[in-house]
Amino acid sequence: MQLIHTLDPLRSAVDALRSQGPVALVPTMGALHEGHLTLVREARRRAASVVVSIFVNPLQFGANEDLDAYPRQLERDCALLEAEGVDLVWAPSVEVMYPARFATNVSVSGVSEGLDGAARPGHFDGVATVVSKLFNQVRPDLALFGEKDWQQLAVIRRMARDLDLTLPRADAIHGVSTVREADGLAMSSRNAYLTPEQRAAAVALPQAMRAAIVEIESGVDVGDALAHLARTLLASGFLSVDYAELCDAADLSVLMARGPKPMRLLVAARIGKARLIDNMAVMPV
Ligand SMILES: Nc1ncnc2c1ncn2[C@@H]1O[C@H](COP(=O)(O)OP(=O)(O)OP(=O)(O)O)[C@@H](O)[C@H]1O
Ligand SMILES: CC(C)(CO)[C@@H](O)C(=O)[O-]
Ligand code: BAL
Repeated sequence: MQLIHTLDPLRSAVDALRSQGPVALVPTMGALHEGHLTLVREARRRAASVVVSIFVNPLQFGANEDLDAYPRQLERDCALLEAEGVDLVWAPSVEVMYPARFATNVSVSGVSEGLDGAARPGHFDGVATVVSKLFNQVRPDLALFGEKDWQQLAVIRRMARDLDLTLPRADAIHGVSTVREADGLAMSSRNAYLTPEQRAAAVALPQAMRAAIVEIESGVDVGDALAHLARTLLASGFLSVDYAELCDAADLSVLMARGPKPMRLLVAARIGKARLIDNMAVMPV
């Protein structure tokens, strides 16, 4: 496995991989867990070579967010990726990704505006900018992202279509189902911020979401079900609920009632030092 930090060696190494068949890219911010490794395994099934990027992207963190605290453990991450048969790890520095006088911003309107877009102003511009750079740097045949970040996946799909990013395959932007801990909590690098007590309390998030989905699917008023969900989280040790919304699964517009199209329940809530997000499918009427 090659570990590469600068652009020219990256381009030669990826050209060599490309000559052996399709190349898959798995973009990450490191601090890898089973969720990331599941993306890597899926990438190996779908392509001849796998490139994993590890870059904690300052552009997608707000001024008061956890950029400095975000876990960085490149050596451990590389050992995990080597064991998974990854071909190349692309780990640029901030200076390589954003050289002096960098001045371009990729902004996707509509799908990026509500939910995390509203709670984290500028976040999805940062994600869209770095992901478009990663696509241009690696020029993969396909790229894999987790459904845990459902809105991010929708933003990246929109961006790839709108900018004619030349990812050649039909499955070019491939979403992978959320990988969960045994008790149902979605795996996330930020779970590491939780104390054992907070970690135990955090299971209320997927549990309360499932309960809300049962209510919505059995005809309870959506507003009432979401208010019940928020009250349950606050009573279980969560400090605040940034949002809890029933949305159209594709364009993420907020829904007041269950409808005939695929829907998603999306929640972001704070516990201890962590802000956790999760989303689940809701059966159409
Ligand atoms: N539990 C999970 N299941 C499936 N995919 C996941 C999971 N967690 C993260 N991913 C995906 O891995 C990729 C890299 O995510 P990232 O490095 O931000 O990890 P993370 O655990 O989501 O971290 P964070 O705590 O910042 O949310 C993204 O496409 C993300 O959706
Ligand atoms: C896609 C991504 C790697 C861009 O920095 C990040 O948002 C993430 O890890 O989900
Ligand atoms: N997994 C999404 C990256 C972020 O929260 O910044």
